[in-house]
Amino acid sequence: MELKIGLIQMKTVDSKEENLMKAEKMIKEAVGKGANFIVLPEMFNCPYETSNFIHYAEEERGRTWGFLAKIAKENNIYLVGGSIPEIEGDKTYNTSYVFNNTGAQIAKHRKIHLFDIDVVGGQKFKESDTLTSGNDLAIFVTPFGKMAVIICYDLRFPELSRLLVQKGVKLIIVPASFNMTTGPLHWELLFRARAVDNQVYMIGAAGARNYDSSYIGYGNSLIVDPFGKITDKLTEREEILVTEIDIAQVEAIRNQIPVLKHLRHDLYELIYKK
Ligand SMILES: NC(=O)CCC(=O)C(=O)O
Repeated sequence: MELKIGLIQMKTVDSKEENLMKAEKMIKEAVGKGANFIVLPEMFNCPYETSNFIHYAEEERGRTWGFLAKIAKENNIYLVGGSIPEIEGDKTYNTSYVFNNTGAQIAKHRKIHLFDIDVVGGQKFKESDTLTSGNDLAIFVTPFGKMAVIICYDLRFPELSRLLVQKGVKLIIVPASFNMTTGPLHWELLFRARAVDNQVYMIGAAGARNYDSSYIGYGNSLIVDPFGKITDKLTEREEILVTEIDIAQVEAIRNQIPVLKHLRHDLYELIYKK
């Protein structure tokens, strides 16, 4: 089966129901263009603001989870549900759920690295004010190949992507929301670096830029191939991207430049401690 990815670069507003309706409309548009694997952005049902997370948070199998499962089944698609605030007990997480085309959940990622930054004269944000970090890898198998999800700031940690690749992942999906301080300088650089380091496809699904929001997202959803080339990219506006991906390119590039075989495990090692 061919992998036809659809990225949904949507604008998030201060109404969960409106966000779900918008997501559904844009997903249907992507399905109409042949997408069979769709990715939503980080915090797609909730404006990206620390004080919102607790109010929008849901337990697993809640309103948004059910909505995503139903859409995946009805449209016969694989669906990476961006991320949403998830509550369990007294803790809230930034969580991505992944569904297969029967609507069954096949993976779940709780953002491992919380986005706490304070750039002089630029972006400040402190997810840890209201969120707790996750501790697990989210690897899943599809008819298209082995994939994984990480969330936004997780992209900055090369060890995490390398760990996923050591476990056989060929495509890393990143629901994200970079900002106007770091986005212009780091967004493409980080995606291309992870792709080249690991010879994997890197998929970034961002929210559309919203100048009315307290956190102004960078947009620019993109696809980077295992050679490090940006093959597809959106602007900052609300739009979708649908494109075919040839996952066999991963092996082709690895055979031509076999860096992963040239690792000196006798000198250094990356260890997963779980
Ligand atoms: N939502 C996030 O994790 C933002 C990450 C980001 O903008 C960065 O520069 O890193």
